[in-house]
Amino acid sequence: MEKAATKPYFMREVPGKGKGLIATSKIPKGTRILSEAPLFQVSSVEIGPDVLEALIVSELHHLTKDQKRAYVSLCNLYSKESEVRSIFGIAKTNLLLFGTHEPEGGLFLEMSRMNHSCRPNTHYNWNNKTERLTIHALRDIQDGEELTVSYMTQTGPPVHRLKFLENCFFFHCGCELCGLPPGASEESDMRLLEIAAIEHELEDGNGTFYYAKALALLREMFAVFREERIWDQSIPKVHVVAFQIACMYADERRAKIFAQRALEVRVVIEGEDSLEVAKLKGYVENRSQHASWQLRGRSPPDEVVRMEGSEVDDWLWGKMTLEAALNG
Ligand SMILES: C[S@@+](CC[C@H](N)C(=O)[O-])C[C@H]1O[C@@H](n2cnc3c(N)ncnc32)[C@H](O)[C@@H]1O
Repeated sequence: MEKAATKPYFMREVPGKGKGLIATSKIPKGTRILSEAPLFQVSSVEIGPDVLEALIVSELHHLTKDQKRAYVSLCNLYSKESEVRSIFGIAKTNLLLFGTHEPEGGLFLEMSRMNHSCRPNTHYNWNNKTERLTIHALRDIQDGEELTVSYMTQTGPPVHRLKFLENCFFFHCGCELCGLPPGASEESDMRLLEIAAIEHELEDGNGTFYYAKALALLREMFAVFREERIWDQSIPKVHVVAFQIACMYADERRAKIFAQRALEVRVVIEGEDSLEVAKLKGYVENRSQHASWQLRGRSPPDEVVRMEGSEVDDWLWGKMTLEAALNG
C-alpha cells in the first residue's frame, strides 16, 4: 500500500453539492489518501440533543481557535430549523459512526468535506488499532476528479438510494451514477436489482443451500459487482462469505484462496494495519480455526493439480468440476 506524501487533494465548491475534495494529482488504487484523528469522540451518536450539545460545547473548549473556526464552518443540514442550534446541527450533520454496529462516533474535519457518491472512488474505515479514520483509493483516481465516499453501507436500486439519502441526509443525490443518461442508467439499475435479488436468495436459502449453489450465487454476484464497477467493501465481503461456506464444508483449497483474495482487497481498502486484515491473515494461515469449520461435514477433496488462468476461477467458484476445468 502506498501512502500519499502530502495531501493529494484540495477543497473547492462542487456544483450542486456545496464544498468537496478534489484530487490534485493521479492517485493510484490502494493509496492511503487520508489518516485523520477525530476532533472529538462521542460515546454514542444517539444520545439526546441536550446531552450531545453539552458534550460538544465542553469539547469545543479544548480546541484551538483554528479548530473551532473549522468546526463552525462545516456544513449544517439543520440550519433552517430554528429550534436546532448550530453547534448541535453541525455535529448531527457530520458525526460519523466508527462502525455500523457500534454506537461510538467522532467528528472529522477533513472527512466532513467529502461528498457522497453511489459509485464512490474511495472507502473510509475507522481503524481501531491506530484510532484514526482512513480513506483509501478504490481505483486509480485522475487529477481533478472529485474524491467521494458512500454514506450508505451498501448500494441498491436508485429509488431506494434516493429515498434513503433524502430521508437520512436531506439531499437529492447528484452523483455520477444518479446522473447517468436513461439508457446507461437502466443497465446499471438492472445490475443493482440483480445484486439485490441474489442477496435475498442467499439470505432466504441460508443454511439450506448446497455448497455448489451458494458458490454459484456468489460467483454471479461478484461478476455483477465487476460489471457495475463496484470496488468497495462488497468485494471482500463476497470473498469472506465464500470463505465461510468453504470452511463449513472443510474445503481446504478453496477456503485458502478465498481468504487470500479477501485479504488482498481488504488491504487495498483499509491498509496493512487494519485489524480485519490481521484477522484474514490468520485465516490464510489456519483455515480450520474458523468457527464454521466442517459444520456441514467435509466436501470430497479435489485432487491437487496445476491449473492456469481462468481454469482456477472456474474451479474456485464451482463453475466446473476440476476434471471439466482441466479437459477444457
Ligand atoms: C458531510 S457534508 C459534505 C460536504 C459538504 N458538501 C460541505 O460543503 O461541507 C454532506 C452534505 O453535502 C452535500 N452532498 C453530499 N453528497 C452529495 C451528493 N451526492 N449530491 C448532492 N449533495 C451532496 C449535501 O448537502 C449533504 O448534506
